[in-house]
Amino acid sequence: MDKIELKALGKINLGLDILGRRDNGYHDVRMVMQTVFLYDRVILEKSRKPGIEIVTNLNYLPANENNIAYKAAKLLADEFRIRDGIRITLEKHIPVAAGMAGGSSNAAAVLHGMNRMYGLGLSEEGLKERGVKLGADVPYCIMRGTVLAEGIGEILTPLAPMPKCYILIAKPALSASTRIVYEKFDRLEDIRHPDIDGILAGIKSGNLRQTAAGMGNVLEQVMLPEYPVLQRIKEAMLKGGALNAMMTGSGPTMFGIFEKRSQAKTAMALIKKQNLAKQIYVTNVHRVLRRNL
Ligand SMILES: C[C@](O)(CO)[C@H](O)COP(=O)(O)OP(=O)(O)OC[C@H]1O[C@@H](n2ccc(N)nc2=O)[C@H](O)[C@@H]1O
Ligand SMILES: Nc1ncnc2c1ncn2[C@@H]1O[C@H](COP(=O)(O)OP(=O)(O)OP(=O)(O)O)[C@@H](O)[C@H]1O
Repeated sequence: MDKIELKALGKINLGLDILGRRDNGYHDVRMVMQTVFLYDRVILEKSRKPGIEIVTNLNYLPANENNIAYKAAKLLADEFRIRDGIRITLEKHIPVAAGMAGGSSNAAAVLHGMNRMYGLGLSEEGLKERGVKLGADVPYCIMRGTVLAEGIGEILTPLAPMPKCYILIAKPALSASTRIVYEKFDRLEDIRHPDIDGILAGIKSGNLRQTAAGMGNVLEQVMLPEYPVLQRIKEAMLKGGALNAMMTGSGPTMFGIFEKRSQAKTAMALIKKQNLAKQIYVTNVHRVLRRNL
């Protein structure tokens, strides 16, 4: 096999709670993660040109060793002494620096793809062990679906698939550094913690309304007071009929959960009318049906 094409799916956090801070600056988290059908296309191909080459449609992304897709390929090429030239094409659609794990999902796709293209025989566990060296969200992006993530995000428990629904994704014209958002969180007082167990109960019973009612992200307490546009997007989503609306990850992307596509479209029109978002999409959850849960 000389060429392989993969879909690198983005994620939303249905829940994000922070339990504590480690000495190395990383935080212990408790998160409910969900992949959505908004994805980057990742193409891996063997090339005559030596080394790892990155080609991307976004001129502001690094096309060198700083790209996380490059780092993923290098990690496996070094370990398995792969000497071929490799070209990685990233057709980006997931908003960048947005809390949707765009980079992490690209890295996960490269690990999966190299494993297949070179017959490395790595198990999902083996891929995750390598993935966490690249970023805390990478093991989850390897696993995908509806998952409880603990530790720094790498201790993963698969959950029943989230009930079918429509997701409206809206990213305003600002970007957030994950590291800085976590640092600002450390300086907050009087933190209100979300009800992660409520989300888990909703997912277990296949109840969309209960799942949505439990949604909460502790990092909103950093971002919402700083950027009023986020609260305005949330209000527009709720007005359009969202069961709930929230920021994903470290932001600034907001998402809403809807029972009907028409409601998601109504909310999208409200957000567009007020010019609140730079990127906006209606999508679905990506359901991974796992046996024996
Ligand atoms: C915000 C989330 O996207 C929620 O899913 C993740 O927690 C972030 O995952 P990520 O972007 O893959 O994170 P990394 O690339 O490993 O780390 C970026 C920065 O985020 C902070 N970070 C990340 C994960 C974590 N559990 N605690 C942290 O404090 C650290 O300051 C780190 O330097
Ligand atoms: N393949 C890539 N795709 C997107 N960003 C990349 C990539 N490689 C490196 N980066 C850099 O990483 C930074 C974070 O991008 P990314 O889109 O992964 O953030 P994110 O959605 O906040 O991720 P997370 O939810 O995991 O925190 C960007 O500033 C970007 O320059």
